[in-house]
Amino acid sequence: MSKFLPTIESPADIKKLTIPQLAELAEEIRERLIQSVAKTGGHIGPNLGVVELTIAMHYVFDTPQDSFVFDVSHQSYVHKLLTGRESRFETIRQPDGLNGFMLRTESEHDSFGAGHAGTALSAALGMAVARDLSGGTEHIVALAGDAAFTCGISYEALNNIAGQTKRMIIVLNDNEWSIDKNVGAIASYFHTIITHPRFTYLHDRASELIERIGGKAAKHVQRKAEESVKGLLGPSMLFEEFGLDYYGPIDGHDLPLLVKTFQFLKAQNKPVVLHAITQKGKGFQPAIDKQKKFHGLGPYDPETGDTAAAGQKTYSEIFAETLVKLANNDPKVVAITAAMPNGTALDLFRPSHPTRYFDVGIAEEHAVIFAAGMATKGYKPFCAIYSTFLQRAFDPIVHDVALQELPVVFCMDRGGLSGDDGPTHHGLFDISYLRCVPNIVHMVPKDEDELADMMQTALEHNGPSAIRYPRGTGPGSTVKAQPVALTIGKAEVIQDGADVVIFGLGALLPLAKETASRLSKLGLSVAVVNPRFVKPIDRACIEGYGRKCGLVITFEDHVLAGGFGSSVLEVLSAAEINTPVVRIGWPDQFIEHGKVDALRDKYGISVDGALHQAQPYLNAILQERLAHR
Ligand SMILES: Cc1ncc(C[n+]2csc(CCOP(=O)(O)OP(=O)(O)O)c2C)c(N)n1
Ligand SMILES: CC(=O)[C@@H](O)[C@H](O)COP(=O)(O)O
Ligand SMILES: [Mg+2]
Repeated sequence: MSKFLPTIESPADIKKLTIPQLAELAEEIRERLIQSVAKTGGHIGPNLGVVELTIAMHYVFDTPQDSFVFDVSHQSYVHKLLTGRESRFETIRQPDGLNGFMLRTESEHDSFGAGHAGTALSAALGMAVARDLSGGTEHIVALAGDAAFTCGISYEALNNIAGQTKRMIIVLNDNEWSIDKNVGAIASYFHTIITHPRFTYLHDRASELIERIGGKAAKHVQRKAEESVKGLLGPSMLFEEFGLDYYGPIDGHDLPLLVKTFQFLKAQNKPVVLHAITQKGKGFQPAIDKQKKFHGLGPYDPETGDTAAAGQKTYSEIFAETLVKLANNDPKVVAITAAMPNGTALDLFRPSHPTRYFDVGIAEEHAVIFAAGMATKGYKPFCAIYSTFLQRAFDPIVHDVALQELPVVFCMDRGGLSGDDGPTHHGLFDISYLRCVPNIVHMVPKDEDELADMMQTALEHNGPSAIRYPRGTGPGSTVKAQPVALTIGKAEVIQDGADVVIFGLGALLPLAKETASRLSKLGLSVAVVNPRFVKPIDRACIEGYGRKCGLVITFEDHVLAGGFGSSVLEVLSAAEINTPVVRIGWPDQFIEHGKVDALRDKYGISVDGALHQAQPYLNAILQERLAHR
């Protein structure tokens, strides 16, 4: 039974505890995280790694007066437990519950929302400079993981910090893991620091030195100790070159040391970086043993870490297996991921073609331009980046790939509502942001077999292409042994009809079929079309049915603004066809986190939703059509 956690209604309550009591609080938090996230699912590994860091930060600083900015903020569960949301913690990532990331609208202690990586340093610097301009005295503390430093934006911020503010604290939470093992030169650099004998010695000295500074140190000792702590500074440190004072590395689970260090850093009049070494999943052996799996997952057994057996193959797995086939037959096929080998399933591709697999880190913009470079040398890069994360690379898509008509294939996983991660992760904009770009073929498969065929189509197409497919599993179609390329720009007529035509894009084709079935029971003749191509769209098909039918209905797992339905409207308008169009898709707002089916029903992306919107037109069609039969 927790003794301290229930008493924490705000960070002020933390400050009433002694250091030993803080250590007890840490254990209580760990147990609560393991038990609660076992039920809700979530980012248990990252949060177990920042328990002491977050407690020490809240013990020394004062939010909301001081501002904490967490990079990605998937590791903000401890922060939420300590800032008045302990009683609601079991609702995290649940419908109408706490968001799994920081959210300004959720708490005054959440100074900056996130979900995408690499933003913390820039946001924190903005806050620091604004504070300085306003004559403020509050502290700005950015907590960023080691993989956040594989993201270019972090360096754009670092390039500006020392020249723009005197007071900002960066906590580098280094657990040597991204979702997968961290990658690149920066990961090696951090590893060198952590394992260097000089720093291991200094790391031990740090405890003693900080103890003297923050403990019973007399003034004269403090100055000597401060000089000694300066000894922690590595003159060749990357951060030093950016004009920041680097401290560490220190044990990110040593509460007394963390408290003393933050008290010391709080008094510095220079931007500082504290390099804290932590263990992702600390306190829960399954999470330590399987770092990738427990970075973020669904419900699990809190004792054993066991999770439900994997069932039907996901779209991601079909993608990866198909890419292996393509690569087996074509030595120019290469695979690129931006720190998401697990989520995109490219970790299934890697063993088969290790020299043609590239994890570039959290660097989507770079990934796209890197792919463009490879394409100029005759390679066929398949860039597997979630629809939402690909938003980062819009200009490289336009400027480096489409303009040069380079044969890069964008495999946009999580195309559609993402579910529990919420608005930062829903892939609801890629049709809009790609449809306006010339030269790109944009495809959406109805099932797993069509995904494979679309990949073959992309492989054979000598130009840029994009394929969007949803998170999770599809209808379970059998995938042919060898995929077959489709005719670009040609839709698939599932069933013909003359009164109403329904276009069901991708995963929403079943809704289109069910809607057609309900309308047929009214005596209407209903056509169902699988569009396959958002671009080039099948104009002839749309114009033909637009002229023949009395109503057009479109379904898409995408926002309506600029989506597939908009494209259908444009085609009909250009052909001066005035047939009414009912578009079913997401409204012009950010969609909260929740279960996909429930959210679709809530927002009318359903058969009933379509029939409700179509109702005004059906009577006219029925009267007119049936009268002439
Ligand atoms: C732009 C972007 N790309 C990819 C991701 C997916 N992602 C979420 S957390 C994460 C790894 C973060 O590693 P790190 O910063 O070291 O934090 P840790 O999980 O180790 O605490 C990644 C790649 C993301 N959120 N944003
Ligand atoms: C925090 C983050 O961005 C990733 O961990 C993301 O939550 C993964 O999403 P999936 O669970 O859809 O792979
Ligand atoms: Mg990390």
